[in-house]
Amino acid sequence: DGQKNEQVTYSVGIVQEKSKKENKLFQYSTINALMSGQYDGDITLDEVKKHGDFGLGTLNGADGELTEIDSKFYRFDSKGKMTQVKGDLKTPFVVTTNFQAEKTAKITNVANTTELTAKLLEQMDNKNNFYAFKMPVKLTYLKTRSEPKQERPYRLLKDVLAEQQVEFEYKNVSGTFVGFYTPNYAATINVPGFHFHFVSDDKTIGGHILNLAFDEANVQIDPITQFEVQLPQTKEFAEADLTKIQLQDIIDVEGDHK
Ligand SMILES: C[C@H](O)[C@](C)(O)C(=O)O
Ligand SMILES: [Zn+2]
Repeated sequence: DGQKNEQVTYSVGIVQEKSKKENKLFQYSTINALMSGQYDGDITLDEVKKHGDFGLGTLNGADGELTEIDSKFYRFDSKGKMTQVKGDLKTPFVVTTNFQAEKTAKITNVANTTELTAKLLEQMDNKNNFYAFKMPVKLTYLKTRSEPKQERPYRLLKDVLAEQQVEFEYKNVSGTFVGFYTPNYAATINVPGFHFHFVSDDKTIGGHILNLAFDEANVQIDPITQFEVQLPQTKEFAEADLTKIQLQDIIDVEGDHK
């Protein structure tokens, strides 16, 4: 009958509502506590990664510089060695978020961190939000620091770093830049302004960024509108006087002053 045999197919697409990330920064302890010498936390990295896949901090005893990328944790130690560390290690201070870029911006001709922070600020619509920045980048110059594991009785972080900070300089290193921004109103809770760490693609170079330079990169920008602080439930934290830390001390510890 010449009836055309039409093949009709229906495809049922289940529209997966893009899970709106919680948009939260989780941190354990506060920068004032860390600055005061609270170097032993009671949270493991396995617990931290339940709260985020992208972050930075240190390990118990202030044993090196910690960076988290894709829920993997890397320690860059005072000998300049980078290792991926296991989730049963504990941390006295860490920040993490489930990174989700809201936008990406091209940044060019950066000669130092001062120029970088100025360019990042241009991209930030609300400087009273927190922010996370993720930037695959080929650095033409990188200066980082780390510090050795501390022994009790613990000293103030500013004294530890003044005497024991180890600095490293590199040229032409490709890797992932991990950055956070904290508004100044939260300066006793987290590092006010910018805090940058780095992990090279070959996982051999990294640490706390003191200075850098690069020609061009695309920075992914994640504005964060909630933050959660988990307070250590250690005896030392309970007995600590966290009011003595000066803002200038934190600025001095976190920046490059050479
Ligand atoms: C102590 C360490 O350098 C840390 C947490 O990365 C920082 O305070 O910058
Ligand atoms: Zn740091």
